[in-house]
Amino acid sequence: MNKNEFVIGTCENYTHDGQGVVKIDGYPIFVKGIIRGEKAKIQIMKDKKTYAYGRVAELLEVSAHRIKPKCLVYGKCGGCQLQHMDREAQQDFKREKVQDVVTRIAKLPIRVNPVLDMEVPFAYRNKGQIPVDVKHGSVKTGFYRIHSNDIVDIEQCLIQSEVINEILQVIKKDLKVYKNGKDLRHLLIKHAFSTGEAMVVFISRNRDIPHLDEMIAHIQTVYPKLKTVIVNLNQRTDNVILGNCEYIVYGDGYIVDELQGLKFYISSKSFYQINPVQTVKLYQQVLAYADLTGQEKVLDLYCGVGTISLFLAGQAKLVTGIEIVPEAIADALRNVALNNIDNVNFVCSDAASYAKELVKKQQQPDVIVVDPPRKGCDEITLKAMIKMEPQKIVYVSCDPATLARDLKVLCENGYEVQAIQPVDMFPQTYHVETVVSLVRKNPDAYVDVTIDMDELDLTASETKATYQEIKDYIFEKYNVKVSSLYIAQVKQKYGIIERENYNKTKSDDSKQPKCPVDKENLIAEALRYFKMI
Ligand SMILES: C[S@@+](CC[C@H](N)C(=O)[O-])C[C@H]1O[C@@H](n2cnc3c(N)ncnc32)[C@H](O)[C@@H]1O
Repeated sequence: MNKNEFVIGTCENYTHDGQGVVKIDGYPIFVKGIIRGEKAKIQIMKDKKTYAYGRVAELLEVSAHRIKPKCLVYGKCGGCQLQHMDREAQQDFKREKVQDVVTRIAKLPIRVNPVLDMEVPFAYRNKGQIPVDVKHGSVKTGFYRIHSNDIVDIEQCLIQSEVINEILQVIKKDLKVYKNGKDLRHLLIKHAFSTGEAMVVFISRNRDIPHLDEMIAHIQTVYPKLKTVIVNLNQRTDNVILGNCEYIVYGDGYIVDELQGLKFYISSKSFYQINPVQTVKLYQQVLAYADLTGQEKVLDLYCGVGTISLFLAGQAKLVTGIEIVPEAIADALRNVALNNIDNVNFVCSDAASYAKELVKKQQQPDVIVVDPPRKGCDEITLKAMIKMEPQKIVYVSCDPATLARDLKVLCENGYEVQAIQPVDMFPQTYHVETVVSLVRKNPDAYVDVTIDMDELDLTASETKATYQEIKDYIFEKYNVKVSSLYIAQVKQKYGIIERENYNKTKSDDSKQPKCPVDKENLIAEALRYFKMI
């Protein structure tokens, strides 16, 4: 297949980032914006030998699930990927995405539940992290164009709260009037839906932002519930958005939100779920799967500002929340006091170190809830969880691939998955949140693996992923297939001893294909991810 060539094909399926897969004689072409069953004339944009990227030149058969995207910059801005699909097609895509990894990576013969949908799937984001570019009197605020650092200048984002859009427009206007935004990198705006309170963080290379007081006053006239304004100093040269140093220039540095009668302090750096309407459904599912009687000791690993811990507290004997970010733990501690709860502890610690310590002290929670970041639980945390033998584990995840990887480990070590519930926390995008209920099997029903304490102190060379796991990881993340031979070559390059048959050519003069540099980089990244190098 050649660049710019046109082919006609039908979309058979989707990649995990929502692109359609069209196969021509078994050769996959990844195409954005096409729906399963649709036939199209496709222009090849990039040919990669074993697969290609294409674009729809003309739709020849249109799906009944196709709708007109609401957003004017859909397709240019990288934020949403599924606005051309109706709700049913979006939910099918998300359920199948979770089902695929559950079957293929975790190898579990269980059917994933239908996705818990959102009734009004727009204006749901309570947090906007908006890049700013002020140059020669022009002010651009918006989102990065796909695969680039160019800002798509937009007036409003339809998945973002209207309050955030409104505040953003006021700031943008003032930046033009005062010509004062040259040092600004990002604006972070948080909006607590239930109380209406808003926080604005100016992320700047320079602490002094001229006319800041006038700008704050202007925002307040338009939005009186502006509660706090912070200047975050970020002089880093990488892509990390928030710097370490912050100056509260107005208010107390936090806002308060309420979920199901519980109040939560939120500061600029703390993690707080971005879709409060769906968060309530998510947490209710966690509660249902934890199935508490009031007698249980619960461990909530990766607890953020303690939201899940406080939800569980009413039905548990004792909840201990563990979180690595000190600001989030400070918020969590204030949240305990704010809600008059006396059966919750919070500890600022790495989840792995804390769990390992509990194993050493032979402490056994009855239920463990985990809600890790995208990379999932590390192996030390998983092994410590298994060693603690809780009766139930509730796993909350925003990345189905790492979730499936971790479920496989848990299910090979005494746990059984009872139910898998996806929740649509991110409508219009390819992301999906998932809650899984696991119970400890009867010890007679499985072969127990003995894990010594020494094993918890894993070194890099002891953690190993199989060839298939490496292939799956790269395919999940980049839609790229790599061969075992290429993986073997890269492992050898990094000094990981390799099996004979992959290392040696079959005869001296036979030629083996050499792993190309782009695939080598992906494999090396996967090896790093699995802590093999
Ligand atoms: C997906 S959030 C979940 C937070 C919370 N459960 C909620 O629903 O709001 C993951 C949290 O894990 C924290 N975290 C990341 N790495 C960690 C680690 N190694 N140990 C403990 N917490 C960690 C992050 O700071 C973040 O607050």
